[in-house]
Amino acid sequence: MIEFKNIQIKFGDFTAIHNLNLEIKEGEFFTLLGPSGCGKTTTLRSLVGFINPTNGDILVNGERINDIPVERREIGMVFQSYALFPTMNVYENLAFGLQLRKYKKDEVDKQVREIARKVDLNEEQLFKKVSDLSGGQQQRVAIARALVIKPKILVLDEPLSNLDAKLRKQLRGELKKLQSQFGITSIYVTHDQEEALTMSDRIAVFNKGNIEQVGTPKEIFDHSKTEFVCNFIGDNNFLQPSFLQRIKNECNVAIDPSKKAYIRPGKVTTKNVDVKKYDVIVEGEIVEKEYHGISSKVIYELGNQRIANMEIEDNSNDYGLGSRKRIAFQTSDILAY
Ligand SMILES: Nc1ncnc2c1ncn2[C@@H]1O[C@H](COP(=O)(O)OP(=O)(O)OP(=O)(O)O)[C@@H](O)[C@H]1O
Repeated sequence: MIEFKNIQIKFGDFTAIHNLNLEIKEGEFFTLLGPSGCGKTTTLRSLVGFINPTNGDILVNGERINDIPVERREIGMVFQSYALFPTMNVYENLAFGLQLRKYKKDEVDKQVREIARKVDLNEEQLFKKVSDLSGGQQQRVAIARALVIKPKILVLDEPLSNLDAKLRKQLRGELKKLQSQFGITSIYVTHDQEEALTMSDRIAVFNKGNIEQVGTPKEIFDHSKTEFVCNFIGDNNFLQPSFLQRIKNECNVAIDPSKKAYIRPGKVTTKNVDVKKYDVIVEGEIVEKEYHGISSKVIYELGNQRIANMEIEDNSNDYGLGSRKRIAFQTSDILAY
């Protein structure tokens, strides 16, 4: 549905986007993920029409939109700062886009009430001034305002990053539900890998103006294509060359100790350690435990190698520092570069 073809974006001598090629499918929740300054917002702004690419084409349903002005691109937008009209009440904020499009008064009323219901804004909140609402409520209004005009595409630039952790998690779920209810093609910008993994159908991981990998959350996490992606997405154990050499000899596995290798804590286990299931089994000593509530992060020392894993706190997990346990993983879960 959306295609970026050979997109280059320069600001003076600085190239923010080098040569972007990306296809986003109809109805997808697609996330642009990467560290600060890697070009996510710039890419999004070029789709919306705030920035003109120096080179390349942006297509929506096969039609080149580079020269179409912002207001005719039919894109709903939600930003980190809610960008609502502070002196208007919620109702007026939601009605604004519809009035601009010359909807009749009773149609405006119907649409405003319908969208308010969908985003859980009640009658009382509808007639409050937006400045009297909490951050989470204001962001709900901003999302409703973007959706009420029934755009073809919804873009969201770090919409949850001003909210506290609990609200962010709650709104994440609500936003994802709304997106699938509406079936609207959505492009979401974030630097938060957990947000990207939990919400997206697919993710593009950006680094310094280039895309390093495009894939589903599972593909990106389990099969990170580059060392950058591997380190940016989630926790990791870096495996020392000497440790790789040791398991190559002791466990008789085919690995290349000269490569940079990592294993994710979630792929390391101490439960049901069985040679039929795991090709690497080594003994380690618990040197650190970090309690996370449902699970604990446990760090094992094996010579000069430390390996962390996550263990569910299910009462069987009562061994302390200094205990020795067998830990196991599969070489096929090692990410090597
Ligand atoms: N109008 C501009 N003029 C000059 N440089 C710009 C402009 N807009 C962005 N840049 C530069 O382009 C690069 C990419 O910026 P962009 O805002 O796209 O990053 P980002 O990945 O969205 O980061 P963040 O998460 O911090 O918003 C940065 O180095 C930024 O300084």
